[in-house]
Amino acid sequence: MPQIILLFSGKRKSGKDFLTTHLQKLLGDKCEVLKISQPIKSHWAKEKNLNLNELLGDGEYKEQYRLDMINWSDEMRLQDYGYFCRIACQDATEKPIWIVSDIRRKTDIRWFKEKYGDQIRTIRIVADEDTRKKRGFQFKSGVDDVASECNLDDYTDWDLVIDNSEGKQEVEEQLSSILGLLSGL
Ligand SMILES: Nc1ncnc2c1ncn2[C@@H]1O[C@H](COP(=O)(O)OP(=O)(O)OP(=O)(O)O)[C@@H](O)[C@H]1O
Repeated sequence: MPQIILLFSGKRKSGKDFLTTHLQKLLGDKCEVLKISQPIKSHWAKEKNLNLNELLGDGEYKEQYRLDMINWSDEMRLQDYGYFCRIACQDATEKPIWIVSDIRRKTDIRWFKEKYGDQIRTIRIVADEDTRKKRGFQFKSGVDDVASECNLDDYTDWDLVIDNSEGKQEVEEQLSSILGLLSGL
């Protein structure tokens, strides 16, 4: 059972993978990175004979399949909102800190709260649109205007908001604010 679970959310190309990878390097053996999208991508890779590592990476490959994966996973969530959260946690190893790098829905937060209560900390990564575009964002209808991208836009109860726009915070500063959420550990 982890002592603290950091739930990261942010829009496409806001820097979720970037920051959680840096954090993982800093925390080393004390942490485990979980991705809610992992079981979705595993299923998709098996079903369609695709390269799972490419699907999990931050390259262009996954973008070709994003829409289909969103639609399939939404159908699964309708039947059971915790379905993918549960699998991601089942597959995780015993570490004091879990980093969940891709929270996308209020129901994801709800599931973690119901299961782990006070152990969770929520972090929203934001970046302005120009920055996101420079980092590869291109608006896509059916992807950027649906729940998987927008459901947490009006959520305000974050423990920490990090501005990852170009020219704002240095990564060291961002990481130290995240470490502040781990005090008492
Ligand atoms: N602070 C930063 N400085 C420099 N490059 C950054 C920074 N943040 C993110 N990037 C780069 O921007 C790109 C997009 O970031 P990243 O893949 O982390 O976004 P994401 O939120 O995980 O996106 P997606 O939702 O598409 O998976 C990556 O190439 C990443 O290396």
